[in-house]
Amino acid sequence: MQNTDSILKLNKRTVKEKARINIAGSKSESNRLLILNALYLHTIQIDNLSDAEDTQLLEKALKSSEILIHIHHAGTAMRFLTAYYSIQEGRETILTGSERMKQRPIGILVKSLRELGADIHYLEEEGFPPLKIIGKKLTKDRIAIAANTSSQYISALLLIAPKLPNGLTIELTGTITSLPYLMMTVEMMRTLGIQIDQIGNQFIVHPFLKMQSQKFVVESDWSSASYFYSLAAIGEIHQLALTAFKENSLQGDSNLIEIYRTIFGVETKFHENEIQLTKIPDFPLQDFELNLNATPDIAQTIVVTAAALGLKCKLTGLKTLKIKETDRIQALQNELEKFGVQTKTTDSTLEITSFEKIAENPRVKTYHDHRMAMSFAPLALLQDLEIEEPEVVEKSYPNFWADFDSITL
Ligand SMILES: O=C(O)C1=C[C@@H](OP(=O)(O)O)[C@@H](O)[C@H](O)C1
Ligand SMILES: C=C(OP(=O)(O)O)C(=O)O
Repeated sequence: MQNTDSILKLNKRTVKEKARINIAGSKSESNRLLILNALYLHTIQIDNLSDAEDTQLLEKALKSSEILIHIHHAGTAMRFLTAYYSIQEGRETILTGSERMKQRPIGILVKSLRELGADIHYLEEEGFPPLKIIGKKLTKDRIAIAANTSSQYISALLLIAPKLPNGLTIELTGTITSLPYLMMTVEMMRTLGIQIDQIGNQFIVHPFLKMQSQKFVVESDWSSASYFYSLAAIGEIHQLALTAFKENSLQGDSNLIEIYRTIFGVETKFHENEIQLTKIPDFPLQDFELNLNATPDIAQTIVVTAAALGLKCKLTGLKTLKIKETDRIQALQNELEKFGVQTKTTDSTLEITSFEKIAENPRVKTYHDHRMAMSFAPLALLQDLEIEEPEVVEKSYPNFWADFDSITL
């Protein structure tokens, strides 16, 4: 593997029959714990914290007493901190991010926080970062919020809710997107002792002033694991062990187990806290249709696996992909075309329609999106390729290329 001028050349390779990788802690679980620790005076001892750059940026922001906080590309951190700074009484914060962050909408969250009494101003474009936030005591205890754009807005409100004097009832309106992330927030808060009742589409968070000191072990990151499921599906892996995972995961992306078994013939077996992936020999592959509304972060992995195996597929429920690190629907279409894979897209769907001649040594653009780099890497099992700006992986998985190297030959 060679890295020159931020272009990584991946020569065609095979995957080892047997390998083991320790995947770092979940970015999503870690980010929730960091916010809760800041709200509850560091009573949670966090085990297996994510090493993602996004988590480090959030940790640094929470330690800083500066007015200007730059959160770069970290979307979850941007949304969680908007709610967090809104209740830091008397503190003024300017919260900004990368050029892309300034295009990622935050209006729904800001509107809800303002309805609760928060003092938030847009410094450039209405509805988008950067924000000026003047922390206040928020005394209202009821809010209705549109749940169809990003679950991060709702998680942000849930996380601060037990610190509001009267708690908070959050009513979700419209179709709920990325539901498992929302439930992850609720379940983690309950585990830590916070009472949250659910009645239909309402979450009632009770006030909770002081937390007992306790330990929380973060499960490893299932979205990061997805790239190895893809390698296992494309290559002939006989035993790939990944740690440390649980059968009852809080992460919706653990649905990979079901998706990769039923569609791509990759079997997952648990051995204590380790999963072992095996490719089922002669598995009958078929074209497929799949709704990924609950698990947007594994969409790129799944499309690329399907493309590598020559499967036509229709992925639906992808509306949120357009407002992530890049417009992921467009990015996938552009880059798949270089591999001869033709797609048809709408605002919320992507369909692989045909396979044509593959360009030689295609160069994959990554659009500042870690998941573009990691999802296309397994195509090196089929042909030589190049990845532009491979360092983007640091956003969620800094050790990705070393791990990828360690299981391929
Ligand atoms: O709450 C979280 O940790 C996340 C929620 C999801 O975002 P949306 O709810 O915006 O889809 C997901 O894509 C993101 O990577 C992490
Ligand atoms: C969408 C993602 O992250 P965020 O929204 O936190 O930037 C991601 O990690 O794929």
